[in-house]
Amino acid sequence: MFATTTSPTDLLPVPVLEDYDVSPVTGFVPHDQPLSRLPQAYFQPWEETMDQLNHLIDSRQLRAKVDQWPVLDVAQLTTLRERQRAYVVLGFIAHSYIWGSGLDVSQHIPESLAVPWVAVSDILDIAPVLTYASNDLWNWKLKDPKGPFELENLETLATMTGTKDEDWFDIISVAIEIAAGPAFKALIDAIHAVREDNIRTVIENLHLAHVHLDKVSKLLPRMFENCNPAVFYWKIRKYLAGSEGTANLGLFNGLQYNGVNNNNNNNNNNNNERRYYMGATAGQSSVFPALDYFFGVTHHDLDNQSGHRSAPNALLLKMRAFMPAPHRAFLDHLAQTANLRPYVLSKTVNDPEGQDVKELISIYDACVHCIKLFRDNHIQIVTRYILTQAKRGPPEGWEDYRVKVEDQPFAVAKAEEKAKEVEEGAGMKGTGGSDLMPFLKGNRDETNAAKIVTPIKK
Ligand code: HEM
Repeated sequence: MFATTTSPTDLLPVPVLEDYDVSPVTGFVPHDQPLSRLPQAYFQPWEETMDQLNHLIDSRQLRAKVDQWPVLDVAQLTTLRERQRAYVVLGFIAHSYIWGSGLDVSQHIPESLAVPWVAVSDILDIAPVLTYASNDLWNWKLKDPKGPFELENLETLATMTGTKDEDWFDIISVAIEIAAGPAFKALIDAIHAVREDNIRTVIENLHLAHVHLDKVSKLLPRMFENCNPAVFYWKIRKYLAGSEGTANLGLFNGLQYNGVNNNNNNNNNNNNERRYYMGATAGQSSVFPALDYFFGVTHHDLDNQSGHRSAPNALLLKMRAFMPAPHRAFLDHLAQTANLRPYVLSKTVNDPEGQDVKELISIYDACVHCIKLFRDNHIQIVTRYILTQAKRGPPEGWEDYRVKVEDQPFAVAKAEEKAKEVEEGAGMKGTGGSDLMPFLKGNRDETNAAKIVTPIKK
């Protein structure tokens, strides 16, 4: 023990990655790879629709096709990977149905889609909306199944636009997830070593983690190689939108899930429940909250009046509800057992001149710096892929890719309000409804502030 008394973080067992469907090799993405289709012929209507998804969207036939589906029973799904595949398929088809290609926005999804989607989501304990899990974690394959888990050997199972840009947009996230995987193994080993007060083993594991975190920080700028910012903003992004705060996109009052009534109130005869969920965003990745816990980085909301940051960051917490349930549980366990930062701080106080302690601080700060670099790069990405695009407007001939809301007076007022905000460079909202730049810069600065040696000022 590094302290004379047992600390609360020592009372619980250290998390075991595999208990939470986390792989020591590929992290939060399944090491055995997601299923590329459901094996049961029974689910043929879903898989057939997936096979032709891009064509059905472009030819505006998707809605008619889905409206004719039978209502299939998800009890026929028997394994976790089958349920995850069903969740991916229904999420892709639902968001294509709602936002698809130049048509008016659908305010509902039909029973054939809503009932199994809600049912399989309930079993998986995740929201029935397109999430980072459906779009990224469970939507990839290895091009060469015997090849390495690396960016060049990864591709998506499905996209909505059929563009290489969307494939790359998703696959960069998968590559980042995989790059972080081995870091988690090393960091869990570091938690054990802290409990044994074995400083050399802590240092070795931090060096190991650093190799992988360095890869994580360098992958994000590769987004520019194959994902054109205008294609992302005008063609891809609308499909990621959820049903909360989306009135300005034409989804005025949540989304109606036909045939769904999970409300136990017997007086409620409404079988077409309206629901409100945030859309898919990589902010729902468990990688960064896990790293924040390992290194003791904390995030707070900015109080606009006092300028202070005090309450825990509400949006980051809200993202948790959209992560796979085992990953949420992993984060909760980690929150109670992470011990690295108090250990490094105690060594800094007790033996500031020790060679091992100096090395410990240096490698701890180098790891934190990788997370900070990731957040720096992410701010640049958001600037190029969202803020700049919103200011420029659609390229010539792309006006049709706007979601059609022009004929709705309320939407016009909203759009004008939004245009004013963009012009003023403020108030831009993320997919999750965040005030973008203050949120992202705050997270970056709080990461930098976690360094032990005087944080480099940005
Ligand atoms: C074109 C690429 C990307 C864009 C435009 C983008 C945009 C955004 C936006 C708008 C947010 C604010 C939350 C929201 O309201 O959605 C956000 C948050 C976040 N994004 Fe991205 N993102 C991109 C790629 C990625 C990738 C590849 C990752 C990593 C896998 C990532 C990780 C995060 C994280 C961790 C947050 C939460 C904020 C934080 O922890 O600092 N993003 N992103």
